[in-house]
Amino acid sequence: MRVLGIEGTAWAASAAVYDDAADAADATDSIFIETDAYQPDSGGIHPREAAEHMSDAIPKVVETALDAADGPIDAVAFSRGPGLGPCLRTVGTAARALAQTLDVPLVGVNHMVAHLEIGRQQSGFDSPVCLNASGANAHVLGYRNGRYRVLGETMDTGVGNAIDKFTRHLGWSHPGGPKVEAAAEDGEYTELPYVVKGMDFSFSGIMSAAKDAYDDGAAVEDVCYALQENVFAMLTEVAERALSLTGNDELVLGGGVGQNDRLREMLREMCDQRGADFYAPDPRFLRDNAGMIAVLGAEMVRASDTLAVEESAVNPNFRPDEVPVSWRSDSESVAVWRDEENEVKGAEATVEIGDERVTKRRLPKSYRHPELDARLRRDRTVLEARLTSEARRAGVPTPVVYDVDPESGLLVFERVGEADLREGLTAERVREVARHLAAIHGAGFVHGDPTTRNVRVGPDRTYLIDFGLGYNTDDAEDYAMDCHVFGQSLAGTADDADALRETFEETYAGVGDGAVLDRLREVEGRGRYQ
Ligand SMILES: C[C@@H](O)[C@H](NC(=O)OP(=O)(O)OC[C@H]1O[C@@H](n2cnc3c(N)ncnc32)[C@H](O)[C@@H]1O)C(=O)O
Ligand SMILES: Nc1ncnc2c1ncn2[C@@H]1O[C@H](COP(=O)(O)OP(=O)(O)OP(=O)(O)O)[C@@H](O)[C@H]1O
Ligand SMILES: [Fe+2]
Repeated sequence: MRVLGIEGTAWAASAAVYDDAADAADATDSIFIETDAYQPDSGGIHPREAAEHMSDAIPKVVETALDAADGPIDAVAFSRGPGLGPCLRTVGTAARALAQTLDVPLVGVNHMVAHLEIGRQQSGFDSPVCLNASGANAHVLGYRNGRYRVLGETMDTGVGNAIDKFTRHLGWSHPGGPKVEAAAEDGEYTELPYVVKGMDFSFSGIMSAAKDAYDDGAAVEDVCYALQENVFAMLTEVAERALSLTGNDELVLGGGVGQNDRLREMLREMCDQRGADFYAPDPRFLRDNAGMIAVLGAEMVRASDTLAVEESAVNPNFRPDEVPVSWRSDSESVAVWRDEENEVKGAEATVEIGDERVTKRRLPKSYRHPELDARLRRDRTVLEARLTSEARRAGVPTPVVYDVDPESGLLVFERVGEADLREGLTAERVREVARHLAAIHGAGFVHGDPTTRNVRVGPDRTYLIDFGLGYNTDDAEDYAMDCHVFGQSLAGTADDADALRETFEETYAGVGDGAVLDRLREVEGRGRYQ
């Protein structure tokens, strides 16, 4: 089968021809891609100008791709969203017209799913955790029960857009990512904020701190260096959290920011350190390109997942978890179960499980800058000891803390429960978690990472553990984030996640502050693609 792919969500007017009859191993290698990039004269991407670029450039790149094809086209696949509305509509119109002229099926591809599927297919991995680091997005996903589940994502802007906004502040031309990478080569570390909430994260704090540092006279190469160190360490940390939560040991990278060497180096290092496999596609498949659209398009055609022209409207806010994944089997899953062992490699720490005590060590992470690493390990160890005890005083079962040494990142706890919640999920236990979270919120702090792995279950008690990302706060937004993180972890590990989420919210509504659930709706409904 020969599929013509068309991409035009923002800056890349791109067309590709993918022939899956070629030898499977090099079918994607040999793919023909023709791209004409839109380059704004000043500032960032202007949607209208970008759409004008699409109407000029798409017919040309399509013609070049068709000339390169050595046979008839069997289907036309196009990026249906997410992306800039004016661009998507221009490209959608071109794709429909082509499918009709060629009299072949039309396929509507989700651009973010295409970013991750290209890596999955090239890597040959089974059901990896996927990190998408692109301009307008940043999220960690895994396939489960017919959908790609968002395990964690940015709470504000996409990662590339965040970097590009910083470089606009410096007066540098678009795109800023490669320029920051080049400038960082001569830089030294300077402290900037670092914000991870469970598997979610946000960039707004770090970006304004970076602008302030520059305005206050810090050397631009130092700010670029620290920006890369913190932002990419955040992405690497959440990818590791997703591996740990799901028990998976395969990671693939997608998206334009994935072209950054330092990001790839950190991810590879993290995977090496925990014994996981890592795959990143070549840069031409990381940045926006029609090759990935054609490859996923071919999968979708094989699954008869094509579109009637009258139902092929584009969707600027098309989320990856909205896509019914027709081309993968329901039995595949990102979540892998392993038996409990005496030594557990969590995302952050190595945990040695004794008969009565567990010893948790936050060992240095070689992917992180040593200064950042030391700061995170020390602060989190102190917070974990303090909040574990504070939670108990608020009536929530937690392990007794026997010993703590912040400098070496060591904690010794009482051993509690018989299994992690993800292995013993019941509605009653989810209710317990809701009551526990409401109790600590009532006491003025958050857990910070309440996943189904950070809850231990026994015959008659449900314990919260791992308070290292917790902090004191009276902001309903922070409480809502706790609830959001727990809901996302259910999506990644539970079959009946929706029902359990409802159970959670009903219970929380009964015992906690109603304003928190209102805020949760707001957090979840917020348009994140800016
Ligand atoms: C919806 C769609 O239009 C959007 N596409 C997109 O963002 O283009 P993409 O090619 O995936 O990524 C572009 C971003 O990637 C950044 N980038 C490119 N090279 C980089 C590098 N070496 N280091 C850091 N960032 C880099 C650019 O600064 C820019 O923000 C998306 O996938 O979110
Ligand atoms: N006090 C405890 N009693 C029994 N088991 C524990 C205890 N503390 C930790 N564990 C076990 O070790 C695992 C990892 O611990 P913990 O979550 O504290 O480490 P982590 O590195 O922060 O993990 P992650 O960041 O992936 O959640 C837990 O999921 C649990 O199975
Ligand atoms: Fe993209």
